Amino acid sequence: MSMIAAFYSNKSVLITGATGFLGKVLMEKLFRTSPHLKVIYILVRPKSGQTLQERVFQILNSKLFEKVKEVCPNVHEKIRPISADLNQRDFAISKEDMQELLSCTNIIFHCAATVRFDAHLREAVQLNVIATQQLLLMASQMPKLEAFIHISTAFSNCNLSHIDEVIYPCPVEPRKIIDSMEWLDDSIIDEITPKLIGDRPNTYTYTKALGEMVVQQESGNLNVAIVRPSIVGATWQEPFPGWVDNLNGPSGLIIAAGKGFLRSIKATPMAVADLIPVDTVVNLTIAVGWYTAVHRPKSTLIYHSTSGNLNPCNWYKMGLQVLATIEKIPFESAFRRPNADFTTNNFTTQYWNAVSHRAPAIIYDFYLRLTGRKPRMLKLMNRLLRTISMLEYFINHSWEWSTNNTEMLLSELSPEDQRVFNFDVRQLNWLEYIENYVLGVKKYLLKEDLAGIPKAKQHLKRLRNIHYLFNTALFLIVWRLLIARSQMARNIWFFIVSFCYKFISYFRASSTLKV
Ligand SMILES: CCCCCCCCCCCCCCCCCCCCCCCC(=O)SCCNC(=O)CCNC(=O)[C@H](O)C(C)(C)COP(=O)(O)OP(=O)(O)OC[C@H]1O[C@@H](n2cnc3c(N)ncnc32)[C@H](O)[C@@H]1OP(=O)(O)O
Ligand SMILES: NC(=O)C1=CN([C@@H]2O[C@H](COP(=O)(O)OP(=O)(O)OC[C@H]3O[C@@H](n4cnc5c(N)ncnc54)[C@H](OP(=O)(O)O)[C@@H]3O)[C@@H](O)[C@H]2O)C=CC1
Repeated sequence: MSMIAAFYSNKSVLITGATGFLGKVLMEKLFRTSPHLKVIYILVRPKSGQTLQERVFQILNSKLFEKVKEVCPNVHEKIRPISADLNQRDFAISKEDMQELLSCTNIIFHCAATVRFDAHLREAVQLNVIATQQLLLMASQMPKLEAFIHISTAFSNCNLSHIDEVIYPCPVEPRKIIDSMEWLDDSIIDEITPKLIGDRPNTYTYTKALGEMVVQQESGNLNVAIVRPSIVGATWQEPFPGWVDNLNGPSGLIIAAGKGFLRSIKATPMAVADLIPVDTVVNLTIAVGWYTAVHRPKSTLIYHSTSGNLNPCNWYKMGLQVLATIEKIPFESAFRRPNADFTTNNFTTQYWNAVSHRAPAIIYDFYLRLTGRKPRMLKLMNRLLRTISMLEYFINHSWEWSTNNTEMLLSELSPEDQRVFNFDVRQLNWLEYIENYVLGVKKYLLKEDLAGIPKAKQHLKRLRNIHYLFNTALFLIVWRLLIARSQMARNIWFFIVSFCYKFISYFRASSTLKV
């Protein structure tokens, strides 16, 4: 019997960010392994014209939750959506709901965050710092609370190259930043943002670091732990391999490469691709919840959920496997034949951006215009290049994360718990994982049916023929222009033609002699 699963039976759990990528997998696993869990409160905001109930209904009816319904048929009764906006004071939670949360919650998993790299500092501070502070305040009024688990990121200290499982202070105290957000206007915030984030690449990593400081400074007597995942990818094993539902991290780029938009990307091929499957992060998080509540460590423990130091994979190996899988299982209606490569310096990156990204987009837009349609490819390509520029930092640096606490926790688990809540990344077979990831992107993100593979292959053959035709035509045009204008080109041309003629004559003569 799993001790961890038994621990969560009859517990009331509060999850923020439950509608997000990580939150959904966390909820799924909790229900599947602890069907006798009392209730999961989720703080949800109405979004895209959907009510809370509609949002929950959509999640429960997704493929991700199919297995849960078998072991926990009344799962819909155990999810209690609470209307909340983490950007509002007291999260805009009604008095009755707040009362229930304060009196019943046993465990909190705080996953909500803005993960956008281009978020305005005010917005990122609001959600990643102030909301964390408010949640801690709420937690301090919960008499039954046993553990508060905060999800941060392994990149919160990406300005360092070796990162231990400790909290590194930022130069300006979070309280000062929070106060300044109240009276500074947006233009001044824009001006000071680069100075505040310093050598971090964006407001996201900076505010996640501030969030950790808030957890350290304002957790009082609470039992708190922090989980720091690296780049969270599709599921490895559970509830089934390859599940993914958003474009963050590598998923968007896998699509861009598979559809033939992405032809080159600036990357350091041998740098560690520190990907971590979402189900591995979730298993660790659930185990951390149990350990923190049961063992009550004296200080706040930080757990790195990373792969690099135990089972490293580099970007080269990952890129090759992505391309190999796409060749086997192509995506539908590709723009060009998938064939991406890594560049290693700014000059070649700019060159390939012009030649392989923008030029084909301009040509395609020209074709769209000629056929009376609205041009759109250049706009799309520029957007992709902007996205790539924001991700580039993470594929051109390497980090070393120590994982002592995570390994300690693994050793504390019973063999049964190690099996049910497996977060031992050493067992991960990268090639198999990446293949399933690409397949998952095709099935769950692009919603493409595998029955369409022969048609997709046919389309790629057509693209290859167009490619050859286009290149031959281009070569002939350029050559014709050169011959018309340059004596040297004419001389080379006559030399090649006479050489070919002589070669053919010699070949003919020798074959006649043999006969
Ligand atoms: C030798 C062999 C070589 C072979 C090469 C083969 C290459 C194959 C690919 C290999 C993979 C390489 C992967 C590298 C991945 C590196 C990822 C690093 C991530 C570091 C994570 C840090 C960990 C964290 O803690 S954070 C969580 C992760 N957060 C994110 O990833 C957020 C990133 N996204 C953003 O910040 C924004 O979306 C932004 C700024 C990129 C774009 O904002 P904008 O307002 O312009 O647009 P959106 O409205 O958000 O979206 C517009 C448009 O773009 C699509 N899109 C969004 N995100 C991505 C994405 N990551 N990749 C691609 N496309 C994306 C989005 O869907 C929209 O499309 P529409 O069609 O317009 O709807
Ligand atoms: N994905 C990754 O690669 C990594 C993620 N992490 C961390 O993991 C955690 C989860 O990330 P992930 O699941 O990928 O992110 P998502 O963007 O998928 O999910 C974010 C969640 O936060 C919720 N949220 C955002 N703003 C508000 C608000 N104002 N009020 C209520 N809820 C809000 C979203 O709700 P809604 O659905 O309404 O938008 C959503 O449920 C984050 O803390 C992130 O920093 C760490 C490392 C890597």
